[in-house]
Amino acid sequence: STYKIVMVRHGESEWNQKNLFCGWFDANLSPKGEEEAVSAGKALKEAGYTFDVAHTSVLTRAQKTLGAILNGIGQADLPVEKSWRLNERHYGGLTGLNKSETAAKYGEDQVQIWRRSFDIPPPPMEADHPYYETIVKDARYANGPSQDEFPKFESLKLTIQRTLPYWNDVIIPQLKAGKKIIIAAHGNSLRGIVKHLDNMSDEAIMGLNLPTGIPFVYELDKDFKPVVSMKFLGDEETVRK
Ligand SMILES: O=C1c2ccccc2C(=O)c2c1cc(NS(=O)(=O)c1ccccc1O)c(O)c2O
Repeated sequence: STYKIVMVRHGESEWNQKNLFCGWFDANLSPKGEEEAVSAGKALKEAGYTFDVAHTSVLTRAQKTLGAILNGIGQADLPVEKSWRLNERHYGGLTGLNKSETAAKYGEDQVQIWRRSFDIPPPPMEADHPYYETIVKDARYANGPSQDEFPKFESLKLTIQRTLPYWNDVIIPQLKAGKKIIIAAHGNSLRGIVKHLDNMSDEAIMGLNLPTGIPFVYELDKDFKPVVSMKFLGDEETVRK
């Protein structure tokens, strides 16, 4: 193939563990998530991968996953580019809620509507939200989005719409320049890239839940069309589950 690119969803976070909507809250990796990141590095080392540049979000859980991987393959000094465009979907006012709190506050029917929808957003994160200040005022957003573009919520559609410009304007030119790239990001931002590459329907991408901490490879032809889609790396046991 003309191009190869590796992508990986960050390991389990402390909020995933507690089944809380995390989104743009900067949760850390859980111990299990740390282990997943280390084994992702081992899998890439086993397969003999090295990179010229890495891309990740501005969120710690993805950055730490990437760090563990780069350490694992002996490339701790690799240049890393960080962007809010690779962030997880912003769950708005649901940020920090668990399953029962969400159902109690909005009702099971509304939860089922949200679960199944591509373009219906969650309620906005208003200024009185417990995590509003922590997130909106965080210095990690100094390079964007601007305060007036700062999302208060995102549907999956909106998430994909702000991730794809990064793929088209940053990743593609680097692939064209012959760079070997790894992207460590989040379930929904990676969904946006995968949906675009494999030209998947809205329903199909909503049915795709990428596993945490298992790297996957896309091999692309000269027109960036996949000749190999989502080839997972790792020992049989890990990949099989
Ligand atoms: O409520 C939502 C939801 C609301 C607004 C936008 C997107 C989603 C969404 O994507 C979603 C939801 C619930 C569940 N399952 S759950 O109802 O068991 C659930 C609720 C709350 C926290 C974690 C849980 O696992 C999912 O698996 C989802 O993918």
